[in-house]
Amino acid sequence: MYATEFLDLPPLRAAAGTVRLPGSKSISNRVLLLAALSDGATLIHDLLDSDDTRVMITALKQLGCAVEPQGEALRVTGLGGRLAVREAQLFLGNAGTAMRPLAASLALLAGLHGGRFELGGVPRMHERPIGDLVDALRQIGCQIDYLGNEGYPPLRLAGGQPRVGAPIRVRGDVSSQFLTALLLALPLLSHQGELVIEVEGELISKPYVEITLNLLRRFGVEVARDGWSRFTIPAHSRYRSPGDIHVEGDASSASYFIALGALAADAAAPLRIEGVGADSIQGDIRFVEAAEAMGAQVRQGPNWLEVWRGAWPLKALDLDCNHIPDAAMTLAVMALYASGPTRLRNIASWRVKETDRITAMATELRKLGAGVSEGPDFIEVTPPAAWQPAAIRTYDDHRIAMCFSLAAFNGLAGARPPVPVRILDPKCVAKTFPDYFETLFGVVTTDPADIPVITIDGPTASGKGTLASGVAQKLGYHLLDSGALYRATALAAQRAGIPADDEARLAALAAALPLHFDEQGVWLDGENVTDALRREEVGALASQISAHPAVRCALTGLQLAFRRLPGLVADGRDMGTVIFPDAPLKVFLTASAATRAERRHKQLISKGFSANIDDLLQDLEARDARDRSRSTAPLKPAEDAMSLDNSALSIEASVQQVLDWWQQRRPF
Ligand SMILES: O=C(O)C1=C[C@@H](OP(=O)(O)O)[C@@H](O)[C@H](O)C1
Ligand SMILES: C=C(OP(=O)(O)O)C(=O)O
Repeated sequence: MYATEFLDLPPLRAAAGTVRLPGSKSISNRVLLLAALSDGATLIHDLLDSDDTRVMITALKQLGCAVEPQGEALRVTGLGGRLAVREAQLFLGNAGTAMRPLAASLALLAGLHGGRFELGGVPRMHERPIGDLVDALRQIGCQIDYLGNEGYPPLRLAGGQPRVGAPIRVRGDVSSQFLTALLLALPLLSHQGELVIEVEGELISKPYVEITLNLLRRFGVEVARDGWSRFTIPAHSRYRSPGDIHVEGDASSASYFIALGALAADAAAPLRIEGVGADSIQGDIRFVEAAEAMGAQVRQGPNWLEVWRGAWPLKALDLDCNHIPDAAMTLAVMALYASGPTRLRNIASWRVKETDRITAMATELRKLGAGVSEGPDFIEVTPPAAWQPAAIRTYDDHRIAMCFSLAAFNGLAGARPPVPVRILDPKCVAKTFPDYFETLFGVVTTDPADIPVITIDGPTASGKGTLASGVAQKLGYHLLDSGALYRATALAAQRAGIPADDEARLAALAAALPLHFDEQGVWLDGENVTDALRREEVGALASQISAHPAVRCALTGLQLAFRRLPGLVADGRDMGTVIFPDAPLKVFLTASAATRAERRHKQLISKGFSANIDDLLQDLEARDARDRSRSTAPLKPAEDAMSLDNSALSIEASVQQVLDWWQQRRPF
């Protein structure tokens, strides 16, 4: 997950490959709750692991439900419609699929068995309506108090005497989750008799109610329905665990990749999406039809899709999106690539979701240069005449972050030059798709020249590594410690007994180095050599062998391959001069020899090595001289490098200086 302040997407050009979708949020949270209400254990496979499911799982555990991993699956031992814990304060983040169904279930359980529960979430959750559900539950005798504003969480559910009686009326025109919550919870009361729910007002987001009915059936509850206005739960309905249950991939999450295929995949190599397809029980699968109407070509199997570009530019669309409220946001961004204005209608519910999505989409689309008009329940998007680079605010709304990533393909729509897109607070995708950006980067390509590189060159012990990794972390960029490549070559040479002057053999060794980098460090032939590479004699040998042109040449391809999305910070000695001469920001880092000797001394002592500061200083000076004077890639600042002397700077201050320079070069 990118936990950075922002994530800059360089202009993107093409998409190909396979995406495996995370589990459906709507199915995951329903299945978790149904499993908890059932008798016995349910083994849930392919459950979504994200903020929304975590708050649900944590809540169920607080309620005394055993939820534990079993192999790849999650095993939930149900409470069988009873209460194991009678008091709890539950934090439900911003998960509507946790708040609404838990409120209904716990209101009933608190009334039937005696209990007191408080349900709250993030500040935005306390602005998302729940009054219609509370009104419905009060009709049957549940006791519910608002702890903040009337009509909104947080709620207290305590006592009451739920009774089956007249049909329960619930409004359906603000959120379908109120009806879903009642359907999921009311079987708890069905020992008293049949329950009837009547929906008032036009029910929105109907396909989500179909998911609810489908899963209730899987858990043994058959709800009879009369159109979309009357639902009957038979007397003596009981939740019966199906034993094992599989969660299909999330169809709303699929929308970003369906759109991606429509924008940037070729018929010869379509974008393949695995986890949902023609057999999906999620209404958002019908996003496929909307994408097709805009020009996407789609082939589908039971649980996969293959998508590629058909019409280009995309065809403008005028669509009632009530049945696909979440995926429709993706259409608003596809609209940037259309031949004319696209109008998405009947989406009033956007205003009461993670943020006011109509206002937020309009505001952010305009930043890119689009013409946007909006009303209480529609948005109309006219593609930009001139694309603008933009920093997209995401309002803690996962879908805004995800759908706006698709704006980075503006080069395909003729933006000259193509503009980068900045996504602010990218970690908000954790609500439903924590690895969204990693997944995206796995299937998109661009011109390597468009992938930003920051080079940090400088003499030994100047703090390049620390600075580079600090900058990379702030930007979410990859890191190339090119010195490690030379050190690894040196270590491998030492082990293979290749002399330091055998240029040809050293070059052959370097070219085939079985090297691998990950969070744990550097791996050589399956062995973690991170510490071994820091040894003084390895460093000294690296300095010698790195003077051989053939060795440097052998490692060039390896270094260039580090230039991957979303960007790279490369530290070394010739990063700005030789390897990445087109880097948009080059830093030449220095510190006085005395400062560097002191740092190296401290470093060695702290690792338990003995060291003499005068010897270190002499070694450093000798190494500087050798690095500066060698004929291949001598250590010198690139002409366009910014020079930074960090002798008197803290690490944070150096990192900030580089970020400030970077920011000056960004168009945002
Ligand atoms: O029941 C569900 O799982 C959902 C219903 C929809 O909400 P509304 O009914 O409020 O439109 C949808 O937007 C939400 O992401 C999930
Ligand atoms: C509206 C959404 O979420 P929630 O389940 O919290 O309503 C959403 O995921 O787009």
